[in-house]
Amino acid sequence: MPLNIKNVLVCDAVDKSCVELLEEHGINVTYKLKLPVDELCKEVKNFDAAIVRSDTKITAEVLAAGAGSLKVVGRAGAGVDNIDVAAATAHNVVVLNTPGGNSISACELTCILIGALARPVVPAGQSMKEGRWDRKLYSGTELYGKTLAVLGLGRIGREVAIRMKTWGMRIIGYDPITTEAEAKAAGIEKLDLEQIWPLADYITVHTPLIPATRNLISTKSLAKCKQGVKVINVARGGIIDEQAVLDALQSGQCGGAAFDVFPEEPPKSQVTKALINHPKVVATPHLGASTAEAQVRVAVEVAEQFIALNGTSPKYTSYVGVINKEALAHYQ
Ligand SMILES: O=C(O)[C@H](O)COP(=O)(O)O
Repeated sequence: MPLNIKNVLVCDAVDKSCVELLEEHGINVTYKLKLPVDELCKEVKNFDAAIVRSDTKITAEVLAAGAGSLKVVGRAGAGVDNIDVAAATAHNVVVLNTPGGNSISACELTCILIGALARPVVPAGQSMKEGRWDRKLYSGTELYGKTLAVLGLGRIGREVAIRMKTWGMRIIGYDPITTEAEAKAAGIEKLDLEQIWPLADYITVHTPLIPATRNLISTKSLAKCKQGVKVINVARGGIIDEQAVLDALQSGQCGGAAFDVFPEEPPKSQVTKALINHPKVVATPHLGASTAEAQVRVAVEVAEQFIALNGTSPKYTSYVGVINKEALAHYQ
């Protein structure tokens, strides 16, 4: 049975290609960005579907408010941790994402941040703007011959490995699911975490935030690393314990850190603020997927899946990003 999506509420800044494609297929689109939760609860009743990135939280409260009308929540991106998938399933709301649509962009930002930790381009560039010429202050280290540990060998982790290997880095990695052969194909030596800690010069995380990955990099694991190890998080806030990194930066156990994601966004806690302001930290405001190419890709992929769920075009038949098949079964 087709879902018959007629009216879509776009809650976060999604590329216009999504709207164009939906409208070409007879679906009305309304943009209401950054609604406070009470207004979102009022609005959601008037729509068959909503589209979000990571800013808008589709909580149990929002889903209860939309019960009876809301049928789909599309995530123009990968992580669905801002959507209460269990509550959505309970209300027969299909949750879908765009797997892989922004992987290359997230991967490239990771590689750029690794580079920015090796060569202090951020503070050096700032010093030039302030009129200084401090060549001695901003010396760096080569990446060539260093060891990069990739924790989480999904799409993004593997793409990072492939690129950084071409820079002459040794790539080691950990993932409980990826096989040794799959890792090898991306040039990665698959090891256990306990083997990884003392070998890594750089550690980058590419896992979802789940109980098993919360504080994966902690005071305990940092203590097992080489002195001066550098850490990068373009995945989710909370995978790297911020207080542990702050302490390790102060003791010299950690030689630098790059964060694109934070436990709370925008950050409010004193720990996160201290970390962002640390001279050895490069921080960016959740920009992993913020490229022209990725935003068109995820926008189009969401729209295509909505059209496929409506069953109105032979061109679009795949809804590969559906997370809760149980909710979809309700309509089939
Ligand atoms: O999960 C994702 O896809 C990324 O974190 C990007 O999030 P964004 O769409 O809010 O930029």
